[in-house]
Amino acid sequence: ETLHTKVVILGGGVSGISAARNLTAGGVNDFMIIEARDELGGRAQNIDFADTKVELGCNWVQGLGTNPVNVLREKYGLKTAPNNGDDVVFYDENGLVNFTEAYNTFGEAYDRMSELALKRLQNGQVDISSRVGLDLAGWYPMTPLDEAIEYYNFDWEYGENPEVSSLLYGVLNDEYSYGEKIFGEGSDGDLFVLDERGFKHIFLEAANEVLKKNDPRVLLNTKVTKIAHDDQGVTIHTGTDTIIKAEYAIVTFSVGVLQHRDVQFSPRLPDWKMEGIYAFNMATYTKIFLNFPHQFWDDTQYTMYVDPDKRGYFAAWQNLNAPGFLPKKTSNNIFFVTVTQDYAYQVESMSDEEVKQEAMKVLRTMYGDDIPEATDILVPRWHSNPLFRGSYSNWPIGELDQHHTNLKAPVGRLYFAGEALSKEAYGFLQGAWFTGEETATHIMQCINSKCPKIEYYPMIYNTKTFKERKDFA
Ligand SMILES: Cc1cc2nc3c(=O)[nH]c(=O)nc-3n(C[C@H](O)[C@H](O)[C@H](O)COP(=O)(O)OP(=O)(O)OC[C@H]3O[C@@H](n4cnc5c(N)ncnc54)[C@H](O)[C@@H]3O)c2cc1C
Repeated sequence: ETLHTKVVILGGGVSGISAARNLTAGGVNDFMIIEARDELGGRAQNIDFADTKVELGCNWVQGLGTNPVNVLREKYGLKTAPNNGDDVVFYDENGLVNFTEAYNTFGEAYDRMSELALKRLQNGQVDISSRVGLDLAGWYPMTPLDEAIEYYNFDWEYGENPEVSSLLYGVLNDEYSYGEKIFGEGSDGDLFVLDERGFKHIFLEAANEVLKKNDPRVLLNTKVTKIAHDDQGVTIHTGTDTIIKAEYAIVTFSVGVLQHRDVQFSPRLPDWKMEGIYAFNMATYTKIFLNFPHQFWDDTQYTMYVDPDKRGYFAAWQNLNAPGFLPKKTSNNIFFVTVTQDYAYQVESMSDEEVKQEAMKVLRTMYGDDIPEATDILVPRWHSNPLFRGSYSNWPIGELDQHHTNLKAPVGRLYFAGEALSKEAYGFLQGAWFTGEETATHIMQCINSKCPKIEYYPMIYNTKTFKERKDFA
């Protein structure tokens, strides 16, 4: 079967939904959404766990005010609780740790680092890693506690450590969503989603505003395997007999999926585009959910484990029984921990039972041997999932502005969207939302008059060429 449409949206996550809404608003109703899963929402996914529902992916509205995600939250009455990052305790192998002084020292250094980054941007100075930025701001972790504090404030947000992360774009990313310039007064805050309908609810509702029930334009359970493209249009091959021919495509697959070559492009994407795709990072952020017969941990929202040797090892714990969250019960009390980068990959390669034993070992180190054994465990595996290949993107040191422009740029009739393509809000839901909107606008310009001028860099040069370097002349 061959289906014909004007615009085919590949992927039904937040950016795909946003693109569909924008096309509709612009009068382009001849579009289709192709999605491999059995529902829309992408990385906004929740699942049954221990008589409740937990969020496998996104969990916070990050940046409030006029952030479109916050606007949808208000519109559709999503249940949330205020997030308080300072509501935290630290434990090491000897129990509770006094962390206040080091925690405040880090906070002050972090503020200095942000100021320094903004100054560098104003001066037009090159990017440096966040590790260098922290060091210049007077922070160097000397103890396991320092490392745990740094992990809590940095890696747990960006999904990667300060060594690999860009200072300038990281600070811009933070300023954009929280800094009040863009989302207005009161934007500096996070809300933790605790809605049984899931975070996805607001995005599904947003989709329902432009889609009919069982809309034939939405093909679920349809995996794209190959995208053929030329100057006449695109042909989408799927895992089934269905082929879709369109004038334009919007590819919203994660940068991890593009890097992993899960989908074949024919002809292959040009080198400048590949350079843009590979220069970006897809981080993995794995939440390990554990259920217990009773709560033995603190009432604080967060608990950090300070491992004596391994930075970030089963470190960041979250309490779903925190005041204003879920009520304490006799059967379901959820404590969950996040691992990132190498520990996330390691956990993905272990069985659930092995992960549970590791987690229990850490918990016994923190709370002693008398704590009960977890009755249930849930381990999402974002990195090995061929539909995601990670959790969200992070701007690495070495990625230039031009690389990112290339990552975003269309190739002929193939347009791209998705969180990673947002220079300002990469990693966040709002990044996905904005890029879907923007890409749809560009395609409508093509349909209605003339395509916008494409900005991309066939070659990206050093500020100083080899010719100028005497040693290589
Ligand atoms: C664990 C985790 C925690 C996060 N926490 C937060 C948070 O608290 N706050 C926040 O703002 N953001 C958070 N994020 C990031 C946020 O979820 C993403 O930025 C956003 O959902 C990305 O939307 P997208 O449309 O760009 O991509 P996606 O949601 O990945 O959409 C792409 C779609 O393409 C589909 N697809 C992939 N391959 C194929 C194929 N071959 N054929 C057909 N379909 C395919 C996928 O199934 C998916 O539905 C988190 C993400 C994760 C995973």
